[in-house]
Amino acid sequence: MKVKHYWASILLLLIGLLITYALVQYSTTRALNRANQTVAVDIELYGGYLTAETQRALTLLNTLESFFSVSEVDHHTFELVGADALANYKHLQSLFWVPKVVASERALYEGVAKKLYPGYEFKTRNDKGVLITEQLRDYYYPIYYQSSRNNRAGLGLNLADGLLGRELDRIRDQGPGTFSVDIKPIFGDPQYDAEDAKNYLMVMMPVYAGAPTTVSAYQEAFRGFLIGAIRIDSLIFDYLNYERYQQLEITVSDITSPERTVYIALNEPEKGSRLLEEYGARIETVIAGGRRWLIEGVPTAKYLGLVATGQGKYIAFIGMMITLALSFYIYFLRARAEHVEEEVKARTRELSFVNRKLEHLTRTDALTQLANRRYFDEYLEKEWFRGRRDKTVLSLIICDVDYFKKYNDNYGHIAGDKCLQQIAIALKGAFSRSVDMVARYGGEEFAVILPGTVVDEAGVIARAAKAIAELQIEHSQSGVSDYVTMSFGACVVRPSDEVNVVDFIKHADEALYQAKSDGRNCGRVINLNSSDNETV
Ligand SMILES: Nc1nc2c(ncn2[C@@H]2O[C@H](COP(=O)(O)OP(=O)(O)OP(=O)(O)O)[C@@H](O)[C@H]2O)c(=O)[nH]1
Repeated sequence: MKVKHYWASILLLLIGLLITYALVQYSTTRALNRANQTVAVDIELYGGYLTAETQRALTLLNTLESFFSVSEVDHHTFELVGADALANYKHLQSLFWVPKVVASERALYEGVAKKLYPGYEFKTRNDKGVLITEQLRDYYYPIYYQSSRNNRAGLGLNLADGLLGRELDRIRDQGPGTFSVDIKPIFGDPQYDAEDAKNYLMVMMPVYAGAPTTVSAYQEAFRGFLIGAIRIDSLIFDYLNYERYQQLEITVSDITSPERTVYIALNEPEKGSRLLEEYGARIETVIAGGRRWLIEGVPTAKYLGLVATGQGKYIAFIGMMITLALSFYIYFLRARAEHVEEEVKARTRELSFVNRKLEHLTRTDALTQLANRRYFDEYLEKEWFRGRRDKTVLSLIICDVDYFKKYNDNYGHIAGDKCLQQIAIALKGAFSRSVDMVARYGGEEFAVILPGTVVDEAGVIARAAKAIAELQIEHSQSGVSDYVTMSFGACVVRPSDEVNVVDFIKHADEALYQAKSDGRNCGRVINLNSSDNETV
């Protein structure tokens, strides 16, 4: 794996992770907002439930009130009706019958009740809250009958005293259909029954005989109060039995009276749950009977888990998968491109090598490995123009093996080839400057281009002849030596507009012809710039 394959994939991976993170954040924020709304909706629904449930209690008491307005309220009937009401409405803790008893009737009422409840008498509460015998009063509102789930301690208690007595008088004087709802402990003895000490929703309803229409008629027809004690805890907690509500801290308070908030109930989630105040919601609801309740809900982290859709997790998972898949895909694409690139480079190298080889072949004479005639022509032209531009001298030597026909005839053509190869090596050695070019001019003829050199017989040509002589290639048929020799014809020129390259070659040829004519194994030079006699 090459590092350069990585960068695009890593970049994509980072961008992908960044986008996934942003989407998860967005989705989480949305989910939390939704959770906040869900808390609000749950609290709203809860308020609706409390209103409906208290309305049921009110309806029940209304029905009883209608019943007792047409029937005598005796002990037996009350017991039957009360038992039925308790069975039908589970939040009803007690049902009381409270008649109005004037002072003169007290003994009569107490006497009748004593037969049912031994020790019955009208009572009141002393400073310490203990029930004691009631003193003489103008009238009493005693608890006369009571149907209850388990507490009976309030029997005989006179409710006509104090604020409660005034409230009862008030609703009595308002006629049928009125009622009062308050939050109080049951009228029993708290020391007798702990249940009595709790707050109850007290619904107090006056009962009249018939349907009176004036205040005096109300007082005339008044039979007593029907009082229902509704269990607030059962009302409140019954509904909260769902998993989700158990993860809400719900506080219910009665705020009907601006100066007195009554904390009714607190639903606490299991211990150790973290409460998230920021997602809390609160509503005010008006329950039956006109009481205003404030309901506040604060969810736990678990609650948010229950209402969350888990969308964030899916987004994170899918985002990671897409990012990884794309990163790998890009990585493989890049790795493949890299591979193809390498392949192309290798092929290009191969091709340029072959091209160089081809070029070498097209410029090289196969037998001697010297430059061939074609390349010689190209190079000479180039050097000609360079010489003309730079005003430098240029020399050309054309040399030819002496009596080579005879050599061939005597030693054979293969030996002739070998001889030419040895001569090529010797000439290359004699003219080894990088700018010098030794070429095979044709057949047994060679040519040497010498830029910047003034060729002379005694110097340059003698050096070349010496190199050939040193080869000591036997040539018994030569007319000038026992060994192979060469004749040299050279031309020296300073290229200019007055002379051309063709004439330059022609002059070198003429010089060679001259050398041949002069007996071979020698060299002749035609210097077209006779003033030049040294290397330039
Ligand atoms: N072995 C061999 N011989 C070649 C080659 N090219 C040319 N020759 C021979 O070179 C000989 C040239 O002979 P001529 O042109 O008559 O000249 P010469 O015999 O060298 O006589 P002078 O040049 O007058 O000294 C011919 O016999 C060609 O066949 C080659 O590549 N190999």
